[in-house]
Amino acid sequence: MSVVKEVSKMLLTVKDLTKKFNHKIVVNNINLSINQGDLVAFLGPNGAGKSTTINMLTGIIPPTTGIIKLDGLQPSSTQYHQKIGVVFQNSVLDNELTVKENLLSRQKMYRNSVDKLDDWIDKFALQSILNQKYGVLSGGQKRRVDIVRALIHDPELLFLDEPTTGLDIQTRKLIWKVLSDLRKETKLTIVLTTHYLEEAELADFVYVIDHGQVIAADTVNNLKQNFAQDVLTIYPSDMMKISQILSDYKYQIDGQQVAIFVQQYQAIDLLNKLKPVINSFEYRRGNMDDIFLNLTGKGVE
Ligand SMILES: Nc1ncnc2c1ncn2[C@@H]1O[C@H](COP(=O)(O)OP(=O)(O)OP(=O)(O)O)[C@@H](O)[C@H]1O
Repeated sequence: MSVVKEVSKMLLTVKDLTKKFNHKIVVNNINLSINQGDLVAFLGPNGAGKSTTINMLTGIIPPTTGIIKLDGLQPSSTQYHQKIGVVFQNSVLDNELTVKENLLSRQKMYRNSVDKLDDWIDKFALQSILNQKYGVLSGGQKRRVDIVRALIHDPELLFLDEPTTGLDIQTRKLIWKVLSDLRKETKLTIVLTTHYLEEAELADFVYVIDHGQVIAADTVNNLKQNFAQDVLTIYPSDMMKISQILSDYKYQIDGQQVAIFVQQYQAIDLLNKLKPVINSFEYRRGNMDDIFLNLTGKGVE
């Protein structure tokens, strides 16, 4: 029996997107193709142009040039806005209203919205703060309310602009657990900007952005393979014998240590061969930081 692989639908396409502020190019000719159901990360340092890109994709600011299409719709149309939810870096809720009042007033804006509010309140653990004014909440509490606000009309595509910056690890975990459950239950597509490498690692596809340009666009695995190799570092006791054993491997000698670019499982076999001629070793998996460093010569932060 042949297995038919489900082909993902293209949800959002962006062609030659550029934004200039007073002649300064902040987003420079960006192209994006985002499939339905994917989690896509924009990874880049401060000022790379991530928020400006999100602001254009959410229709908050117009592009200088370029085309944005979501299921054939443009950001100027009402239907486009029905299909998206946005969590901004800075909250847009009313500090003087309670959590409940804020969420109910948001819900009223969408006449056709499916009533899942109680479910969201439950999932994001908002029950105990429903009657508190939004303005007095902690950063983590506010963020959970912001996400529920963005989900209230059951969007197809959720934009998260640095959703967990400054939040504690428990809140980050809760948010990602709920969002990942949601992705499994529905075909929710998520586009997120982040500085956190471990968040970018959750993504199906990553756009690495620097100086307003996409400098790499690939899956996490491919990016790692190309720009963040796993490294076995050995400290040899007999350097002469090392080069014979390593004849089939890619390696670099740096003083008394040798860095060998080898994947985890091959490393086990190799270490067995090297055992008699080394004093010690370290093994380090390639990570998103290496990717950024190799692509730009600098770290993400
Ligand atoms: N309204 C504006 N007018 C002029 N310059 C702007 C405006 N908005 C953003 N910029 C500039 O555009 C550049 C990109 O900013 P943007 O906020 O998009 O970057 P970012 O990648 O989201 O950074 P961060 O991670 O710090 O949020 C910065 O140099 C910023 O100063």
